[in-house]
Amino acid sequence: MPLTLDSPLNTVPDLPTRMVKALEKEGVTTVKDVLLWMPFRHEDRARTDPSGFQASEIPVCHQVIVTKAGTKYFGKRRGAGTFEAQVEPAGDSLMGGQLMTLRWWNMPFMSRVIAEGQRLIIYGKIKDWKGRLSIDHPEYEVIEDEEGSTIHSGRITPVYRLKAGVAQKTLRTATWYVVQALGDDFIQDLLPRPSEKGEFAGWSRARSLKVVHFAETMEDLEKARRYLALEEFYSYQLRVVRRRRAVMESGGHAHVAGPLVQDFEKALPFEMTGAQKRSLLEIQRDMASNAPMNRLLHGDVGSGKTVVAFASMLGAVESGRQAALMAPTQILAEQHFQTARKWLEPLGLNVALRTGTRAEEGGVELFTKKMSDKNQIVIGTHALLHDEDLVKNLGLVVIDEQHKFGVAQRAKLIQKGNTPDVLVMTATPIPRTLTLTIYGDLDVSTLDERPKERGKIITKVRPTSKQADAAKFLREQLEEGRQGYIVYPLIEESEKLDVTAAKKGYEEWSKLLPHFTVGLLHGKLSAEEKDLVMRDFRAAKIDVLVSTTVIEVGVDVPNSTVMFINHAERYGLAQLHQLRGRIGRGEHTSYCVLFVADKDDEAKSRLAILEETTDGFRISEEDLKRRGPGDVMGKAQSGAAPLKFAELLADTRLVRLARQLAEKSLDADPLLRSPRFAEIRPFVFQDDTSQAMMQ
Ligand SMILES: Nc1ncnc2c1ncn2[C@@H]1O[C@H](COP(=O)(O)OP(=O)(O)OP(=O)(O)O)[C@@H](O)[C@H]1O
Repeated sequence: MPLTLDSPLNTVPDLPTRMVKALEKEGVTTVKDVLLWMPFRHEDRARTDPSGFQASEIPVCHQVIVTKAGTKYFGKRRGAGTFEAQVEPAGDSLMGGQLMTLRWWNMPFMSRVIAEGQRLIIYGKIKDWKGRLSIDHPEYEVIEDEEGSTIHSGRITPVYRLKAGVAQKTLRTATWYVVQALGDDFIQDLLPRPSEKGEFAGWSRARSLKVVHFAETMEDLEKARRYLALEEFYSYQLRVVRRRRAVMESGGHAHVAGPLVQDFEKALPFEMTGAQKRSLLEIQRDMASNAPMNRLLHGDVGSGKTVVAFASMLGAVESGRQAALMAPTQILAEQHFQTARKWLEPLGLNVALRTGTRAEEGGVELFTKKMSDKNQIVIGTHALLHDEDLVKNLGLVVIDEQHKFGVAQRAKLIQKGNTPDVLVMTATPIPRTLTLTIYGDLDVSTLDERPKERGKIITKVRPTSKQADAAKFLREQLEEGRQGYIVYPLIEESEKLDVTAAKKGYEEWSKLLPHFTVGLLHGKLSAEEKDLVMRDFRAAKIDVLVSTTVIEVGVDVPNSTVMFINHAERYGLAQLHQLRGRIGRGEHTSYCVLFVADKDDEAKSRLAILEETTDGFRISEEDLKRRGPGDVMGKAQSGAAPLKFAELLADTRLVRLARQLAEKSLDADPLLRSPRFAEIRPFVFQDDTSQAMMQ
């Protein structure tokens, strides 16, 4: 019987029983378990030098025999000791008798792993010091039998991230025999068959899944990766194209902007930037059509998205419908509400706030439980979605999601039967490939121009021991009438500890700045308390705000010019960029100091990019390089398949190809009834308004 994905490992020809047992013990029991355990990198062990050991600029691979091994101690301070193994080439090397030293500094315990007489595969750069050859900390594997070693050397070799209990060699051996035994059609293709002339001619899912483990050439390896990446993008594109079609078919309303928008623009204390004007036009054009708008307003921190949002909302109001703005946090909802009152009430509009926690009575001035037609503009949090009365007459909803991705929320609104125009605002500077993947169902407007007359932001990474100097500097800024933020660290998984740190900081800073008012903001305060603190800060009754990261998103107080972030090493680059975006929003030069532990050189180098640039796109690219797409996607799309093969900075062309393929597939088979889609159908139709059609 041919091997299938579900075959147990003991049916894989030639795979030694002891390895089957070792894998079974760790829950790896079928062909599928092995095949889908992807290598995280490959080593080109074909680059071995048959003439023996020689100094090399790039890592090389050799099979060697250990002739001597032991721990050495250097100098007076004996330290942990260095483990050294002397090796000679294994097999029929032309250079018999040649010797080399492998060295593991401060790792005396290696004596338990490597011993005289053993056969090893080693991989690393060979150094030549006065004729003595050595490798420091080589990659190595101990080989028990000569025959098995052909799997592990002399070829491009996969390296797997291991779980406890599974050895690299065991897993690699299992994959090798699985790949040898599987036929060409053990798995169905998801992608349509590639054209004979195209890049992927001759490739299939089956072939790619085998080649990503064991490839003959680096080119093949890359081709297999790209094929599988295309497949991933294709799944996402089926989903976004399907969603887009569902929205388009659901029928919307035409909202035509009139004189209100002009009055609004005239009353603004500044002139809109070119990018703001262009984006507003794009939005207005969408809104004026009968098809529902589905647009993303994408702009770096402080690029002025809110103004564009308000101007767009007026279009819905002028057509006799309501417009809502949904913020990710209570603080932000309150802030938008204040701005809306300032800008929109003078135009005669009725503005209301709708959040989840404000008391029904007592806060009547700000809170309206039941929406009425009178409330033309409604600002709120997610609570908005539960308001049936509002949803009925909603012409436009703006979702200010910052770095939260509200796909499900959008779907929920649409499911309610009303198809409002939707504008999603985000400051997350994500690369084009990811935008197309996650937001592929949206049209995109980009605010790529910062408002003029903005002060620069100067950023410095400093050791915590320099805080006293920083305090002096802060005092000078406050004396000039500016304000500042001091952010207390994110303590993993414990909001309570965050609060304690911030409270302590608050007390310290109150003493350090006796002539100024210090405020405290954290997540444990009630909505009313938070609101009060923010209002006082906005009104400059508070000079310095000590805070946890609750201020991260969207807070806008242009007079603030200083931000200190404690334990900056605990944050991701993107999050620091968001935090820093709270300053540099007015005309004055602003200063951001990122404090890191005194000896934390790793953090210093990682954060250096923030000293160099305030361009969110560059920072996010750097972030992506360091963290990998899986991490970013995880945040972006909970419950979705992570992108394992895609390279987000490089694969834009693949996303476009995936888009075309998805459009074609959905033209031919709108409900994806063909068996090849069986596996991904639930993913494609998740949150889809047309789900009912599937039953
Ligand atoms: N064209 C402009 N000229 C001058 N100031 C502007 C302009 N547009 C907006 N602003 C002001 O700049 C500040 C930032 O704008 P806004 O809050 O809309 O930014 P944002 O894009 O939402 O940023 P973030 O994502 O950081 O919240 C606000 O104080 C706003 O009033």
